Amino acid sequence: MLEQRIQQHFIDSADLKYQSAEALSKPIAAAVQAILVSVTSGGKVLACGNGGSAADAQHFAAEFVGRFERERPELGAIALTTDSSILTAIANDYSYEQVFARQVRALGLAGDVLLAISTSGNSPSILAAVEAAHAREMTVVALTGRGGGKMAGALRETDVHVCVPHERTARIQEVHLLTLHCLCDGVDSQLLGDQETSL
Ligand SMILES: O=C(CO)[C@@H](O)[C@H](O)[C@H](O)[C@H](O)COP(=O)(O)O
Ligand SMILES: [Zn+2]
Repeated sequence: MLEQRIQQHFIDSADLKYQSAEALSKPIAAAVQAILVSVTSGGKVLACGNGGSAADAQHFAAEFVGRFERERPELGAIALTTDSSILTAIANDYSYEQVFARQVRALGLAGDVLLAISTSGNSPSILAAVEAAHAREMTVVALTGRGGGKMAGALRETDVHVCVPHERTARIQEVHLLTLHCLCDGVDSQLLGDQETSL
């Protein structure tokens, strides 16, 4: 019955979030530190992902450049998923695989962070972006699931891997969104202190 099916989604999502609280708090804290080091020394975050993860990249950039729950100075983030002219030109003239990598090489500076979001860890466009970020001496914060896929082998020791312990794309994405809010809150709390949220 449909209502039961819907309730099961809520239960499964909540279960995974409970499990992930313990499994992911350490890498998420490391990701906050990596992003803080970057933005407090004039760096920025370049974010990318496909499909639902493209929406996640944009969601993060909006809350970083705009604000999350508290008033604070603007912080630098660019979602590499938003300019349809750039995306179609690169996909048409080179290949879809290059859509983010070429933007990383164009915009990325040493000390910037690439926020690479892929539930499988296997999307060629995201793996190419990671390689481009390394070529620019950027730190990578990777959000994945399903054991991390090829991403696990593509990261450097100084990168951060937040790998959601689940196989299903939708469930992984639900934890990725929570992770992005933890990153925003973590950066705000380190910059402004631990006071209560105002919004
Ligand atoms: O949002 C969803 C499924 O929930 C889809 O749009 C999904 O993001 C797309 O199939 C992506 O292409 C999957 O790529 P990835 O997460 O494996 O890198
Ligand atoms: Zn989705």
